[in-house]
Amino acid sequence: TRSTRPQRMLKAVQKNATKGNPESVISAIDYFCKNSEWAMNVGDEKGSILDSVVTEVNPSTVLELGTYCGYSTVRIARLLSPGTKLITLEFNPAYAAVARQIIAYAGLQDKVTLVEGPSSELIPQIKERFGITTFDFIFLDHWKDRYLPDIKLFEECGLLRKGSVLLADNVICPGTPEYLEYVRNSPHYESRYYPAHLEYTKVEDGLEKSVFLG
Ligand SMILES: O=C(NC/C=C/[C@H]1O[C@@H](Sc2ccncc2)[C@H](O)[C@@H]1O)c1cc([N+](=O)[O-])cc(O)c1O
Ligand SMILES: [Mg+2]
Repeated sequence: TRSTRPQRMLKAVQKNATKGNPESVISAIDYFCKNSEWAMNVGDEKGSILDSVVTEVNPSTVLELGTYCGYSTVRIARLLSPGTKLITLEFNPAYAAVARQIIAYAGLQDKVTLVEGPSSELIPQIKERFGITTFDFIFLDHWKDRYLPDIKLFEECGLLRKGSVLLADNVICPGTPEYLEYVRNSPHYESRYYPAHLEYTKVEDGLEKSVFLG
């Protein structure tokens, strides 16, 4: 049967990237998406903004919602201080299987814990399963209608502290209007929009950075 797009993306990484070199894995995926098949990775333009926010926060505890093929997982993990790990949640087992191989190809498997399942179920389990008290940095890139319920879940589960940074992809395209309205109007967040474009296109999109104020 025909391969899937994630499987073809993995093949492109294995063919064009250097094992253990995260930069080459990122470049190989971006090249594949620009020249072969578009895919919903955060991409190079928004990825550079992600890099700058991660570098600025220099987090000790990191959560990613929506692993997909692991592109942003690799972008984030390559910037983490030694000994720091990130947890990434993925619902689709086929995507998770490809992501594990791409993360391993980049040599970052020891910095990543990929957990399969829906964020709605996994978020309440995090404290107990992973010994985390609060997250310094959270990247939201999963189902767009889950951004708002999941940020409320973070609050309810006590997973945020004064200064926790949430960075959300696709706040314009496909769009997360309810989430944007919430973080921009809540007295508990200081929010800022980073304009960019939808990965590998000229369509407007951007990232919303929201700092929890307690
Ligand atoms: O739909 C998009 N992203 C949804 C991503 C969803 C990812 O997260 C889990 S769902 C999940 C994971 C964890 N917990 C609950 C659910 C899916 O299996 C997928 O791996 C999207 C779409 C476009 N686009 O242009 O159409 C552009 C983008 O940048 C996007 O991110
Ligand atoms: Mg996205």
